[in-house]
Amino acid sequence: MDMLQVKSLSKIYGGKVTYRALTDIDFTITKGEFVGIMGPSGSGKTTLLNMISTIDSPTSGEVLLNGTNPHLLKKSKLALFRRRELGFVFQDFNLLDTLTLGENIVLPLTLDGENVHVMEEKLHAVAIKLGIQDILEKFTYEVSGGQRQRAAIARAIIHSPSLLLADEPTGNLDSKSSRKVMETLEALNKQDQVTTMMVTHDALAASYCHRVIFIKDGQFHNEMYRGENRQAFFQKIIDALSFLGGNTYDLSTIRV
Ligand SMILES: Nc1ncnc2c1ncn2[C@@H]1O[C@H](COP(=O)(O)OP(=O)(O)OP(=O)(O)O)[C@@H](O)[C@H]1O
Repeated sequence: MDMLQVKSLSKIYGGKVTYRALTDIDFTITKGEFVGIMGPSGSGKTTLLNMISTIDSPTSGEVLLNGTNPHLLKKSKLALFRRRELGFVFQDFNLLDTLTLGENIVLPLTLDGENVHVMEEKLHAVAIKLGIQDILEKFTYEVSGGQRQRAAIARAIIHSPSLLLADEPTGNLDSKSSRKVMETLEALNKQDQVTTMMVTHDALAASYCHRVIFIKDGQFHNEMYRGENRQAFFQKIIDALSFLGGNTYDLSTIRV
């Protein structure tokens, strides 16, 4: 079943000088898939993510999530749609420093007026999945970057969203924590069929995906499927990135 359909999506930024950031992007993500989006700096990855997460609107084309086009919803319904259907993981974690990790994780449920006992049960279950059950009382400054990101992932999935969107989730992590975070995302995808779309510059992170879509100059460039061997996929991704070009930053984050 198609969870996400992106149809002929284009974005032209307005202003004194207009800029065409995306041109006729088409792809679908099926339920349970784990898809990476890669491309040189400025190729339109964030723009694409912003259209799908409804942070920004496309100039033309459609985004359908489970058949619903969120861009056609009224403001109040859109806020609810975003809160219920989508989960977000960011490069800089976006956790609130004044709350404990546990309080951060249940925040989406608190906003939705969920019953306290249900919240506690869901928190317990998700914390075990993420291996952070012993640090729920701690504050963000008392834990490592990897632990913060795992708490952020817990917050992003506690309401069982249809689609988990991750924007450079390993961007602020060392290689050991990156691996752990990617193994966590992979396990969630495998065990709970959490449909995931991840934008990344990191070839190692991308090698955990089932499929990687490359975009260049705002257009679909090509896509590659992982198959059984992650290490071989990693090498193919590096080859594809060097073929695509872009600035040195794109290759500077490569880790083995
Ligand atoms: N609000 C905006 N107004 C005008 N142009 C923009 C705006 N946002 C992005 N752009 C331009 O659109 C293009 C695509 O930007 P985008 O941020 O989507 O690229 P990216 O692939 O995410 O880059 P990076 O990997 O460096 O984050 C870039 O040339 C950028 O300068």
